[in-house]
Amino acid sequence: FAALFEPYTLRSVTVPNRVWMAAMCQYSAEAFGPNAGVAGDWHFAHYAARATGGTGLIIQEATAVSPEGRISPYDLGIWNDTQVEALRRITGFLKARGTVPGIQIAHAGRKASTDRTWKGGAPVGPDAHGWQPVAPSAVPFAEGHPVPDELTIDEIAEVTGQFAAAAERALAAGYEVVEIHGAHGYLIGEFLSPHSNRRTDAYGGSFENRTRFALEVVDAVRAVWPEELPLLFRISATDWLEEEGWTADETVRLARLLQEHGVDLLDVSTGGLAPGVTIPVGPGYQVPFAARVKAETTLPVAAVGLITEPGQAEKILANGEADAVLLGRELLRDPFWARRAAEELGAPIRTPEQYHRSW
Ligand SMILES: CCCCN1C=C(C(N)=O)CCC1
Repeated sequence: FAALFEPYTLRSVTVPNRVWMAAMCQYSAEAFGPNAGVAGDWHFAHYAARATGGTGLIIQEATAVSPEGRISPYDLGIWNDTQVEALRRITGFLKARGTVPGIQIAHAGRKASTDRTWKGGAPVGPDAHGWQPVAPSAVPFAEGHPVPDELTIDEIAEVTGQFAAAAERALAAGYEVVEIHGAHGYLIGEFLSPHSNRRTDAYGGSFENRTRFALEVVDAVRAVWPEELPLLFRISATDWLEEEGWTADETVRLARLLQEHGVDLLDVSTGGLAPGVTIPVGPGYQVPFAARVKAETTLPVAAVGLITEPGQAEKILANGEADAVLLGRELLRDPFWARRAAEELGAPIRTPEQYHRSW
């Protein structure tokens, strides 16, 4: 027996195991023109490999709800029907392999319009297909980053609508799980944190006001996402800024509200809001935050962050610290991690029939 290879049911969806792929930006789409943000062969091969490798749920990389919501010009998007058409090829293959297809829908906020990480990740201007970022407040992410435009109340409502439209397109594209990106210092996280949110209207100041946008996005997505399909939320449990930023205490409070608003599981990461903070990075360094939410609320959680070994992953579940584990870079290094872990733990993985369903 291995907890890692027990199926997990969320609403009407049964994920075959607890080895899940975390959303990870690949910055590999075209940056401009009619194919901007459209998935290609590269994306198909990337996700197909991890499905064939036995991963139970794949959460596709941050897929932008609008062009200006991209992190880089090379991000995937789900703001038009051309993008939907191309994504159907990925979801069809994943389902045929018995892997649940998920998608992270995202808006980058003040961290938008930056270059690919392997090119340094610096802000890019119009000459490099960049654009003017937006945010809750006119506070730049860091030195050398542009001062973002402060969103008006009407513009906030417009972005909320873009998240709902993205969820409708995700359904049309064949996804069975949607994850709202509320982590890593992007737009939703920028509203949560008092470090980036200096607003004095109904969206800033108190905990209720700073969490208003996140909950409005959840409500708007839930209103269009089928009742029988799961909705996930990714959060940075802490900004690592002590009391000056978003804290683990606030994460526990928000987790309860997210569950009331129809979120089925919380994907618990950390950081990304401010540069130059000290993060105690190490094997499973974020697991304690997932464990705390699981211990203090009834919302299921997934743990992520330097989880690389089958025994390490099994222990997180056996200790009741999380309901599933998310692998990121480890799945870049080894697309077949799940099958290898099943061998190592002596657990059965999917049957041949489960790999060869009709498309
Ligand atoms: C604070 C962790 C940041 C890890 N990254 C997250 C990204 C994301 N889109 O959430 C993209 C760049 C790296």
